[in-house]
Amino acid sequence: MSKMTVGLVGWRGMVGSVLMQRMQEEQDFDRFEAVYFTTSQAGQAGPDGQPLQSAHDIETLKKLDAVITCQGGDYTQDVYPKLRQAGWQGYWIDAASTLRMEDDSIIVLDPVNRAVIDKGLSSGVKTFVGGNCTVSLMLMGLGGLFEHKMVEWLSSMTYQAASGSGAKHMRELLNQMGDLRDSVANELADPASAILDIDRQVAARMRSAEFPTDQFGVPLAGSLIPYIDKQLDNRQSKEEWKGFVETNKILGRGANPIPVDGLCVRIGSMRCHSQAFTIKLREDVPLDEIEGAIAAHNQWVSVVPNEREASMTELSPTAVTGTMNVPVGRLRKMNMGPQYLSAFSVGDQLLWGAAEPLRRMLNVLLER
Ligand SMILES: NC(=O)C1=CN([C@@H]2O[C@H](COP(=O)(O)OP(=O)(O)OC[C@H]3O[C@@H](n4cnc5c(N)ncnc54)[C@H](OP(=O)(O)O)[C@@H]3O)[C@@H](O)[C@H]2O)C=CC1
Ligand SMILES: N[C@@H](CC(=O)OP(=O)(O)O)C(=O)O
Repeated sequence: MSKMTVGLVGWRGMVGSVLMQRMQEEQDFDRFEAVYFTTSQAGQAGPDGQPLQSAHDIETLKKLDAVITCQGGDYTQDVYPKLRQAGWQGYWIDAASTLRMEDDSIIVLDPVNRAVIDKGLSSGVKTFVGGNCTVSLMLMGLGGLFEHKMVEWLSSMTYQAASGSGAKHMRELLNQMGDLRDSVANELADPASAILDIDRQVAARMRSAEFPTDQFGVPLAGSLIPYIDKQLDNRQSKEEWKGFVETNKILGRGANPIPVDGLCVRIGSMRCHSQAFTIKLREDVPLDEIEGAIAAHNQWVSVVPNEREASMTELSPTAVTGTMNVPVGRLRKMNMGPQYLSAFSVGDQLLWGAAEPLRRMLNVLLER
């Protein structure tokens, strides 16, 4: 059987680079013919030495069996309708949110919703979109609770990394950190200096017009940003809105959605999103059963004992960054009653939060 021809768009961006790295690690490139595209460097040599194709050239795109794009929502909005209108019947796999809530698309997270994906493929669905990073990471961590129908409702309070805003934002976070340190370097070097003087100078620096905030608009280092993405009419942020609609679409809940809500907050971590959950269980399930269900759901999730030392060392962005692991900890019944469960999870938002579900979706197609 001839190999599928797959167009790669957005492969040199931040998400695209993580995708490329994972595809190389898993030898995915042996299984299909890759064609590399660009929106800005057509004709230059691509990673395979061949000239890069224009990502806006519909005639070239039309020859592909599948497109996998990490180029962003503007690109999808521009090219996807033109390609479909031109009669293209291939598979479109996308990191951008643009098509996620369309009726003819599926949000892909196969360890959680492989059955939804398979049903969609059988019925002719051709558009597959990676979920919002916070949602995908929540479901990778707590998939076992949903699988066992334990969840009545869930509230997630997030601690989201700078990478969710993009590469320039990660740089700005580091520049802000360095700027603050530099602003009190002399005082820090002097053990006799007064900490409240240092604190006053740091606060003044953060509030000054010279502090680098071009990307975030406000300081993140030494602070936080309690709002992510656009403001909606109901006063939810768009990131918070995604929590409910995307979770239920991934789970295929249709007319019977599980309430999911919370506040999304940006903090100064690099590429790991963390989330603190309050979960109302449908029944008073014993904690060991809950832990068993979480741990058995997939090979990447693990339960961290709800102990100080283990939580500090195993349940942090520092421990998880750059790995596929999704640890879940701080599991305990809350004072509100035995049906109320707390949990905390951490995950790399560029891996399970962005690139990995796309890579795996391509493999689902390649295995058919
Ligand atoms: N950041 C995230 O956490 C997530 C992002 N996404 C989606 O993925 C999209 C892409 O995000 P992200 O990867 O962060 O975007 P990037 O800004 O890193 O890359 C996007 C594109 O910018 C172009 N580009 C221009 N200059 C450079 C350069 N110096 N180095 C690399 N690329 C360059 C490349 O296109 P070209 O080669 O054509 O010039 C590249 O594909 C987002 O818009 C979003 O829709 C989804 C989930 C999470
Ligand atoms: N909004 C996410 C990143 C992201 O790209 O999300 P989405 O794929 O839903 O647009 C964050 O800021 O952390």
